[in-house]
Parts: sequence; C-alpha cells; structure tokens
Amino acid sequence: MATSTTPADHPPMIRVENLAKEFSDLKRGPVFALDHVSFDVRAGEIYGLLGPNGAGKTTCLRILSTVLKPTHGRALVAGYDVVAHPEHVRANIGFMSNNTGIYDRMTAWELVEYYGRLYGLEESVLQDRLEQIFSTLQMNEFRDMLGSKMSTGMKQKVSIARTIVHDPPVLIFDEPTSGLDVLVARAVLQTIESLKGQGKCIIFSTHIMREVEKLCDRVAIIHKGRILASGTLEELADRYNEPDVEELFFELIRRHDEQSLAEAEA
Ligand SMILES: Nc1ncnc2c1ncn2[C@@H]1O[C@H](COP(=O)(O)OP(=O)(O)OP(=O)(O)O)[C@@H](O)[C@H]1O
Repeated sequence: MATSTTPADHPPMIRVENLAKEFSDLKRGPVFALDHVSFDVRAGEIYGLLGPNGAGKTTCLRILSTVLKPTHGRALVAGYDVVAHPEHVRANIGFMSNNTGIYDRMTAWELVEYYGRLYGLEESVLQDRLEQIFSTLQMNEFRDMLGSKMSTGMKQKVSIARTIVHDPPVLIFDEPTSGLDVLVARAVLQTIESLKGQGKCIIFSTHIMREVEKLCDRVAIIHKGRILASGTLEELADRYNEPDVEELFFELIRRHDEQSLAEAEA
C-alpha cells in the first residue's frame, strides 16, 4: 500500500540552535545581528524568514551557507555542523542572493557549466544535468547568449540554475525577488515552489508578506536579530487572534520596540 509522507515526517535538514552573531560596530558598540535564534526546516518544506531591513535575515543565511561564523550556538545543515564541516555543508546547499553574479563574458550555458565543475560534477553527469535544468527552467532559447546581453529575467534564471546545478537537498534564497519586475518575480517564486515539490528543504528571506502567504509552509517573524513569532500562518493567526499577516507583523514589531524602550528607560 502506498504511504504518503508530509514534511513533518522527515528529519530536519536544517537545525538551528540558539544561534547568535555579535558584531562590534564602531559607532554602536557590540551589536547582536542575530540574537539566539532556534528553528528547524525539513525536506519538502519552505521556511520563510520575514523581517524588515537589518532584522538579521542575511546574517542567519550567511551563517548557514558557511560564509560567516556564529559567535554562539550552532547550526547543522544536512546533519553537518557549519563550523566543523563547512565543506560538507557547501556540498549540500545551493545559495542564491539577490546579487545574481552573472559574468558578462560567459554564456548562460558556460556559466552554469562552470559552477557544475566547481562543485566537482563528473563531465557526463554535468552535461545531462545541464540539459535537464535548461529544459526545466526554459532557458534553451538563450543558452548561448552572453551575460552582457541578458535581460534581468534571464540573469535570474541563470542564477537559479547555478544554485541548483549540483542538485543539493538544501536551498537558501536571500530575498530572491528583490529588484525584479512582477513577471520575473512570479517566475522565481514558481521555480522555488516546484523545487519544494521535488522534496528540497528551502529557506528564504523576504520582507514581502505576500510571498510568505503564497509560498511558505512556516514562517519566522524576525526583528533586531530575534524571532518574535514562528509557525504556520494559521497557527500565528490563532495564537495572536490576527488573521492578517501584515497587521500581525507590524503589531509584533511595535510591541517589541515598546518593550525594548521601556526596558532601556527602567
Ligand atoms: N559586518 C558587520 N559589522 C557590523 N554590523 C553588521 C555587520 N553585518 C551586519 N551588521 C548589522 O547586523 C544587523 C543585521 O543585518 P542583516 O544584513 O543580517 O539584516 P537583514 O535582515 O538581512 O537586512 P537587509 O534586508 O537590510 O539585508 C544590522 O543591524 C546590520 O547593520
């Protein structure tokens, strides 16, 4: 008999425990960009980090992708500790930021191929993988176009292709639709959704409520380095008696800032 599984049945592919990053800022002194956060994300699940500018989203995602080291706590990706085994973590993730990183003098095909080689894919596996990705993402009509000639939408597709070329189980998107027109943004979101359908574990950051409503299975509302609330949108609506995620977001931030101010004055 066929059994169906839900993301909750899978072990976490991302495990974040009490993770913090403290910077010493010349003007502000020590700053907790990330202030002891914990969460899990499973295969087949999209987890959203929703927060305003400076909330700590990028810091969190950069720690998960081994670009930054945490100052406290730990993070495991595909079972590997990001500090102890960064090379295994990198082999298991694809990271896409809003900076597309497309080279003017490489064609779409060459660029994705180049990244595939960097990830150590064997040549025959790589060529099959490229054919598959270029067809799925509908990139064949510009496979030989140079980066300098590509539209924003084309660049974004190449950037996604580059992120998934080694078929990693964990995908990290840092504000993937930032600066895109509505059509391109929609295509990016649809691609992320289809990657979830393939069983990928996906974490992405945004400050756009609509993206969370459309895409995320669970969300963490993050502000000044702290997770103010997390859960499915239904759970949050029930817990705070506020069905509108935008209203909830502003209310939680307002309460947090009021409380911080009161503590500072006490
Ligand atoms: N290298 C650094 N040195 C000092 N402070 C930093 C450094 N990097 C980030 N910060 C501070 O940490 C906080 C969180 O920044 P982060 O970039 O993670 O936020 P974010 O949620 O991604 O926001 P944005 O959408 O603006 O990128 C901010 O107050 C930022 O000024």
